[in-house]
Amino acid sequence: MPLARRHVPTVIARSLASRLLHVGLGKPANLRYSGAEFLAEAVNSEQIPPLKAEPEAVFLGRANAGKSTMLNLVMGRHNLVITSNKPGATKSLKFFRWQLAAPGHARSVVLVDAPGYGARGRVEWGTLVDAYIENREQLRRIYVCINAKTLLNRYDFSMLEHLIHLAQDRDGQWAIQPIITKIDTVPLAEASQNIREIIRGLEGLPRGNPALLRKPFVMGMEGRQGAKLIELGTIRLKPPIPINVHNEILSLQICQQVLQAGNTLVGCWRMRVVFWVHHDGPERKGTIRGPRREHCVQ
Ligand SMILES: Nc1nc2c(ncn2[C@@H]2O[C@H](COP(=O)(O)OP(=O)(O)OP(=O)(O)O)[C@@H](O)[C@H]2O)c(=O)[nH]1
Ligand SMILES: [Mg+2]
Repeated sequence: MPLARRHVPTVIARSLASRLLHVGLGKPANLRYSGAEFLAEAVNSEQIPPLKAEPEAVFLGRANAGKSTMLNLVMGRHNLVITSNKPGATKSLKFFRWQLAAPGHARSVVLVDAPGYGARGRVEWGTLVDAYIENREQLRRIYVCINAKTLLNRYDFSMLEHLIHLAQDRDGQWAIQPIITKIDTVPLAEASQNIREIIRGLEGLPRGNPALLRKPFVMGMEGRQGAKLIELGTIRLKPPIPINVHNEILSLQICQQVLQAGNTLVGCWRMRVVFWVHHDGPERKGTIRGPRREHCVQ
């Protein structure tokens, strides 16, 4: 049976969802997603817009890793961000505002799509992304998308090494979160093996730097129209994968259920983006509980 067809009873998913929305974020989920808009584009470093007001998160990854798709998914839009099956589709930095409203307060973040690196990348794209990361004061999170099928390769590894190196001078300004993408493109029998292999690869990175969050998110999607997260929670992964990864998979499966439940709830994943982006910064140094908070379902 295809991965996407496997379902966990909605009732279980909802009760877990409501638990994580209470426990994970300390608030009932009377939140609503209120919009996403394109703000600006930069093809070179001079064009990077200042946009000082809101915190930012950028999506990096090899060309075709699924960065733009992730952005659409997070913002709840099918085609606000242009995607393509041809590597090298995104050729500039693209800035989007994504808003979340809750009674009493509204939060917004700027999410940034970036051109891909690796064999299909270009030197000028690298220069642009470097200029952005090195000078962006409001940057709070760097998501690094790793294709589940092609695994962590030398380009991913050296990008992560580079980011960890940069993070040393940033005093906790931003954190690096790996995301394993396109898990649905890997045959079921190989999914857990690939996840484990990527995690093993991540373990080879320099240790001792808290900027790297070592527990990757795992995601996949189904259907051209759907662009929704597949339900990995019911897959029997063999051999058993580490519990932390399982938690992530489960939380993504819950996320989809929450999204399906309507506009009164937003997905755990989306909330985490906002939550981290707002609380992950030098201003909160010392009060952050660390990567545990990354995982809504414990
Ligand atoms: N099956 C499947 N396809 C995906 C997934 N994520 C992205 N894709 C497809 O992969 C292709 C590349 O996705 P993009 O989001 O454009 O990738 P990107 O990393 O932004 O690529 P560049 O802009 O070229 O660097 C598109 O055809 C997407 O529909 C996924 O989780 N599962
Ligand atoms: Mg893209």
